[in-house]
Amino acid sequence: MSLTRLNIQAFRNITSAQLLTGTGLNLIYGQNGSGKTSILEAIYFLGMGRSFRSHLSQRVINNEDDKLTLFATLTLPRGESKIGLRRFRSGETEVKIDGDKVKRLSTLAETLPIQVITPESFSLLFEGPKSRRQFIDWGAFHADPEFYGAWVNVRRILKQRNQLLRDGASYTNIQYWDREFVRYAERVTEIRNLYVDSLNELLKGIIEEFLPQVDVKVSFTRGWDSKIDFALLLENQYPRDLATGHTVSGPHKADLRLRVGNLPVQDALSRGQLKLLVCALRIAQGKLLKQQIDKHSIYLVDDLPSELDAQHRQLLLKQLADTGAQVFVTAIEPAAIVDSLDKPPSRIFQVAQGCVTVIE
Ligand SMILES: Nc1ncnc2c1ncn2[C@@H]1O[C@H](COP(=O)(O)OP(=O)(O)OP(=O)(O)O)[C@@H](O)[C@H]1O
Repeated sequence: MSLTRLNIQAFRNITSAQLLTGTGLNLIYGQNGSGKTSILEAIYFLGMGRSFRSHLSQRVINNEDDKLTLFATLTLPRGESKIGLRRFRSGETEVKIDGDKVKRLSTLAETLPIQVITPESFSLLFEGPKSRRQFIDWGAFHADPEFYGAWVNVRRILKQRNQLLRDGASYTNIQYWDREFVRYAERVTEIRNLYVDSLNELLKGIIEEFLPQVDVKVSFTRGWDSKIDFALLLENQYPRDLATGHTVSGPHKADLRLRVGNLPVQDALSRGQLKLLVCALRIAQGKLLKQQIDKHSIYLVDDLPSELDAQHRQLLLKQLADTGAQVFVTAIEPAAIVDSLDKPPSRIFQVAQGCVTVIE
């Protein structure tokens, strides 16, 4: 799958642009503040209905406009597909796939699986478990069609359960919700666990190439002690949950543990090595998606050269090319990318003050 045409209107500093994109590597270069990241962000917005930079979607609408419009033509194995998204300053979003209105944004994500690698990608390893959970759930969502429904139910019941705890409900009242909660929590956990197992198999080879001297171990923790029956645990933990006003253990506390020996990776690796590890994780996800559901991801790599030496830049670009996926890479100087490639990029775009020009 690849994006063949992208139209951007009133997105950040890009008032209007049309990009005829290549199937392989698309290089986007320009000065600081020119609008390179905004192009990646626009593709992400089209696939996810939100930004990877700001949780406030209104901020991406051009300051002079009251709505943004994104439109793309995709080439899929079954033929061409057209995706359109319009976001209004009022907060309303309209999405169309092949002319039909789409209500759920998850339909967009299914159509356009996107992987992002930015200088902020370290957050996957450093921040709390939320971003690592999102990483697992991206894969679980695409790998198993049951995942999304089970996950939505876990969130819904957890919200109700926590409200009951804050209201001081008796365990008898809570137990009614727990039966369903346990069922969906176990399903979500089972899919997540299977997903991390499959990912680990692919990840080993990629990590060996990126970080040959380092023995990184990646494991899944479900959010409660796996030796204890979850229903029983919820019952036993009721007094503690009641005291804190929320459910202390469960799938909402799941995590991905990344270690070198006994140390968390952030204490054992350099910044460049951490960046390579994040890239390895993302590349493994893309490769696994292709294996599992025969779908390519689209890779958005912002400021690829930063913090990587020439040899690792080359290795990363080779690994990205090996995925067979369409890749969008930004850099300030085009040579930083072109010099690290075996063959020229499929397309090169220059961005200056929000205007996009195709160079090759
Ligand atoms: N809503 C908006 N309306 C108009 N301009 C905006 C809006 N939001 C951000 N900008 C501007 O858009 C410009 C493009 O930013 P962007 O982050 O895409 O640049 P970049 O080329 O990736 O820069 P860098 O190399 O520094 O990362 C910035 O100058 C920013 O001030």
